[in-house]
Amino acid sequence: MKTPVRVAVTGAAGQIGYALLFRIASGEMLGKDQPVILQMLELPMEKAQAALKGVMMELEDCAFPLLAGMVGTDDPKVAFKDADYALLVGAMPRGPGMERKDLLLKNAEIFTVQGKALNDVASRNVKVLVVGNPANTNAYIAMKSAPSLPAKNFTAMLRLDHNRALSQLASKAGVAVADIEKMVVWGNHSPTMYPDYRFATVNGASLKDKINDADWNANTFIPVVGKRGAAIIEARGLSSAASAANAAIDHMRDWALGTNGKWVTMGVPSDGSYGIPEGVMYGVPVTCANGEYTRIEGLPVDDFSRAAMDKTLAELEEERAGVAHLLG
Ligand SMILES: NC(=O)C1=CN([C@@H]2O[C@H](COP(=O)(O)OP(=O)(O)OC[C@H]3O[C@@H](n4cnc5c(N)ncnc54)[C@H](O)[C@@H]3O)[C@@H](O)[C@H]2O)C=CC1
Ligand SMILES: O=C([O-])CC(=O)C(=O)O
Repeated sequence: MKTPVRVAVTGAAGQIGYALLFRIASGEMLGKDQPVILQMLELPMEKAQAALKGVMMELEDCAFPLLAGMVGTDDPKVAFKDADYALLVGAMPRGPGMERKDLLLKNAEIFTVQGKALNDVASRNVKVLVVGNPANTNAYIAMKSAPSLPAKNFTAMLRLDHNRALSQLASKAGVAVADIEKMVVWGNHSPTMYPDYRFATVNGASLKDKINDADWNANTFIPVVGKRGAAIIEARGLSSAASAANAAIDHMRDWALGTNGKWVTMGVPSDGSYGIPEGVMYGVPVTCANGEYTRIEGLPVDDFSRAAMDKTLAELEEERAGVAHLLG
């Protein structure tokens, strides 16, 4: 049996937490031979702590063989202590009358505190995934608040967008999702993201050639993927939770266990390639092996793509400017 690893999850009593924790404890994220200790963070409010207690009771009742321990807390330094993996799901949701800017500032406070706590107490190899919105900028804030951890350890979740794009493409082209390779989503997890299937293949043949419909790409595919989150809220009255949890599992599993050469999308601090300034937390194609991600470099960028990639970059730069004064 392997030594247990510590997995911190924030917002553990929320919707995504409820769809996520049981799958982590059953081995779907890190493998069926990897015991885990769950370290769950919730707000100090009585209601949140009571709900967390209930979730922990249910985890107990599953008698998961891989669940080697549990901690429930309202203290980030307890939740992140020696954490090998940290899934930052908890965030302030947008309330009535709240502007995007207000949301950004409220969350900046949360992710500054959590970034500092990770910096102080987490494993030096901790792999951090930020799910809570605005995910890219929250990940950027956490990274900047944790100067003694490597910047590459901080990532933002674009995987739900990646998976949404795969399903839309599979349905349009009449192919199996599993047969599509080399799909990319560039930029911010927001409606400005740019899902890009120029390089995608199905059983080795070009998917773009097979679909051959530039109008569908620009006027259906890109907006449908970009606005899918809003469409789910409209339909369910609540934002995506099971699919978001599923994407978080995919992201962490691939990062930890590798992709066997398959491209996946991760929001990672830019290395300056593709004209994206260094440090910006931007969705790019990567492969993963041996617990590390490697960018796919050198892809051609045509005029349409340049404009789309710059648009989502401009939004990220605006978000970054909006929180710069908090980061010292
Ligand atoms: N990146 C992505 O693709 C996606 C991101 N999201 C985002 O994920 C976040 C969570 O979504 P849900 O679980 O549906 O929300 P939720 O409101 O059901 O749960 C969030 C939980 O986080 C807790 N929380 C809030 N601030 C916290 C803090 N500072 N420390 C610890 N816990 C805290 C709350 O008490 C609540 O239980 C939201 O920001 C949502 O917009 C949702 C879907 C996809
Ligand atoms: O749109 C939202 O608020 C939730 C989200 O991030 C998504 O479903 O992509």
